[in-house]
Amino acid sequence: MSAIIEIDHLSKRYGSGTAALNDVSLNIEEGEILALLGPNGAGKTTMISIICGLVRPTGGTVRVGGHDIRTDWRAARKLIGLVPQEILLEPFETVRDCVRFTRGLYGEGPDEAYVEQLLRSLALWDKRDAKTRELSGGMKRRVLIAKALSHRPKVLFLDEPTAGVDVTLRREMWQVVRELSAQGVTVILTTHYLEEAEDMADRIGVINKGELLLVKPKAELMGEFGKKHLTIDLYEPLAELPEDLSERGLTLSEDGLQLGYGYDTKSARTGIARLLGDLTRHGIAVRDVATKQSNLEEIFMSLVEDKPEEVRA
Ligand SMILES: Nc1ncnc2c1ncn2[C@@H]1O[C@H](COP(=O)(O)OP(=O)(O)OP(=O)(O)O)[C@@H](O)[C@H]1O
Repeated sequence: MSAIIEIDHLSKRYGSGTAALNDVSLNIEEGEILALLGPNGAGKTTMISIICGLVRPTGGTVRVGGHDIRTDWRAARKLIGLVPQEILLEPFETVRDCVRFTRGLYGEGPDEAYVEQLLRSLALWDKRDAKTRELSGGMKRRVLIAKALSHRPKVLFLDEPTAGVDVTLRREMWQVVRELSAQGVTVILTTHYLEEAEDMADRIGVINKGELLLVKPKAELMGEFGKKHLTIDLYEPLAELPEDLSERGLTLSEDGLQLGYGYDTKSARTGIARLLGDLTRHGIAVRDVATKQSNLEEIFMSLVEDKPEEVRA
């Protein structure tokens, strides 16, 4: 894979004095789905807006497909499609005209075959002659995607694509994004729904207070920061834990029927085998065991709440 977007020491200080981005460097690989996570005001939209040429950076450079977004902005912008968070459509325009018009704005000539293919792939072909005001919320979001793809960009930005939409529609959107990715489009999305990033992203970037805390492949992030918790159900209640077991960090529930043990997924030795052996040695009969891995939401909270210098990549 090669980088389609190269962000180098990017900073943005707004006129108000707010430092929205602080020395962010990041390469986005061709064909990947990158999810940008961060609390409100973290700097996600600022970063996307700079790449899309809507906001001027105060420091650093961005190249899209090798084109500098400031000195070679026309070529850079041609490679980019942006689906904004807000649904802004001309209510009396038809779906097909909407897409044709946006294509024209990018200086592309008519291509009815491509517009048809696009509308079909987004399940909008049946609605091609409907006015946008007649569409459901989900269809309107898909029209926004069709508009953003009308000039065949290689990179698609989705700014909170499923904010405030119901679960069914959210899953439908995820499917659309996966299909785009399968077609080779690089997708960068911001989201507040961690399950969205967990489900879809190849890599996850965490931004907080204008700083990029880390960018990692999802599996690596889950493995590295994830903690596992082992729960052991017992046949008979235990009055108290044997001393050597409590020293190893084992806890006992109030009813004496459950043991708990937290361990780090990245440590070479989890100690579980020895723990189970020790239970047998103490004559403690195990009825069932279950493990739970911390999810992305827990990992994200620990990153954003922790001191950033400990986790910076
Ligand atoms: N045009 C602007 N002028 C001044 N400050 C701004 C402007 N746009 C954004 N900011 C500030 O920059 C910081 C980053 O905002 P940004 O919109 O990039 O965050 P975000 O991560 O996208 O947040 P959210 O998740 O709420 O959309 C915030 O403190 C915000 O108030």
